[in-house]
Amino acid sequence: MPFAPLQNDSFLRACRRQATDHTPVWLMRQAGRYLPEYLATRARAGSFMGLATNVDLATEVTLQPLERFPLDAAILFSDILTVPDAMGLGLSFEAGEGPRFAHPVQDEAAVAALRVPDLDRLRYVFDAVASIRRALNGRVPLIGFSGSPWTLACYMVEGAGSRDYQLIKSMLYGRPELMHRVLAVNADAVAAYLNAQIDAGAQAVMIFDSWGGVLADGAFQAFSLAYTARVLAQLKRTGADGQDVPRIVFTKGGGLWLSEMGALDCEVLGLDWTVNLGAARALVGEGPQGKALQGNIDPNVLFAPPAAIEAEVARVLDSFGAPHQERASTGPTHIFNLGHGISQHTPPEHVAALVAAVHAHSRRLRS
Ligand SMILES: Cc1c2[nH]c(c1CCC(=O)O)Cc1[nH]c(c(CCC(=O)O)c1C)Cc1[nH]c(c(CCC(=O)O)c1C)Cc1[nH]c(c(C)c1CCC(=O)O)C2
Repeated sequence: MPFAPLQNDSFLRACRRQATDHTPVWLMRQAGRYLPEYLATRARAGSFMGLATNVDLATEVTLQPLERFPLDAAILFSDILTVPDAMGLGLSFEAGEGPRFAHPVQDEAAVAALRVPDLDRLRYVFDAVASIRRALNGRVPLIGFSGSPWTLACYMVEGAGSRDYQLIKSMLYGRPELMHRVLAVNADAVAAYLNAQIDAGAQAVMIFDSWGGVLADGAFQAFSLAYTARVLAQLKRTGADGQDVPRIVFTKGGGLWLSEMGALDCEVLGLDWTVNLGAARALVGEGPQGKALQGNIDPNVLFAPPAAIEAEVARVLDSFGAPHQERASTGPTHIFNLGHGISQHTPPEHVAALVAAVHAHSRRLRS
């Protein structure tokens, strides 16, 4: 079924390093607990996974932030841990404790048993993508996403979030062949998962390497970057409506490896707040093979009053410098975002101030 034509293509244009009238903005975790309407819908669903697996409710919460703020992109409402759940690891979210797996991958037998899941078990995600595309009706593009092979492995081996990554690093250093097998299965699963989202209507895809930055130099390249590259090599280049599908890679804490990430076969690199956007642009943003850059304001800025938020937004936009403005060619572009996910304690009015400031100041930068 054909989808409605896109009314606001600023996000996709910036991904393709094409000029836009303003710097497009969206926020990691823009649908979530800081919005009272999200909490109300989650209460109706009963639980987070109840919400994520209900196509109508997942569609509803994806659109909630767009009803409040003039964001330039939507992101599928789901979670990165749906993939290991479909592998049979038994995902649950304990109230106030974060995710937990009933069957973590902690020995040789569990590693040997690991398989790319039957995509039918993730059908609810692809149905949500198609449903959200229909509900958006061309307002803004829809981003699909997955965790990186490494970040998924962190949860699969630790069995939950971790502070020191002791279990997975023990496997990495002590039984590297087991670690490589987990990452290879994850990479092929992530590629199949993202390709199915693209087929269902995702217009861009993002790989969240949230824990790449906990790795040592050398280990990052071998155990995170190499498997992100293995995913990228398998991704479809064309979406359900015949358009190219930009690929975004975000490594939290990856700033020191930026030039190596510049060699990835993707269009956009996401950056956390430790990176200077102008320096990143000089390193990986210029030239015909340059990447578009996405980021990178500290999410905690949103706890300051609106005047301070506006000043920090201007500082981040100015640090990137004047974006490419020639309609006929490509060049350095910036997509505004947070440097990591939004906090559940964020006042929604402060998000409104941030989005308005990005649009206003980025228009001034172009005049
Ligand atoms: C590491 C990671 C996870 N999930 C995700 C990542 C990568 C991004 C990042 O680094 O933040 C990705 C994610 N999770 C969620 C989205 C939805 C789309 C969006 O609006 O951005 C996305 C893109 C919903 C969610 N995923 C989760 C919630 C909160 C659950 C609830 O409603 O109680 C939401 C809205 C649960 C979740 N899911 C995860 C954790 C650690 C938790 C619990 C802790 C927390 O809430 O921050 C794993």
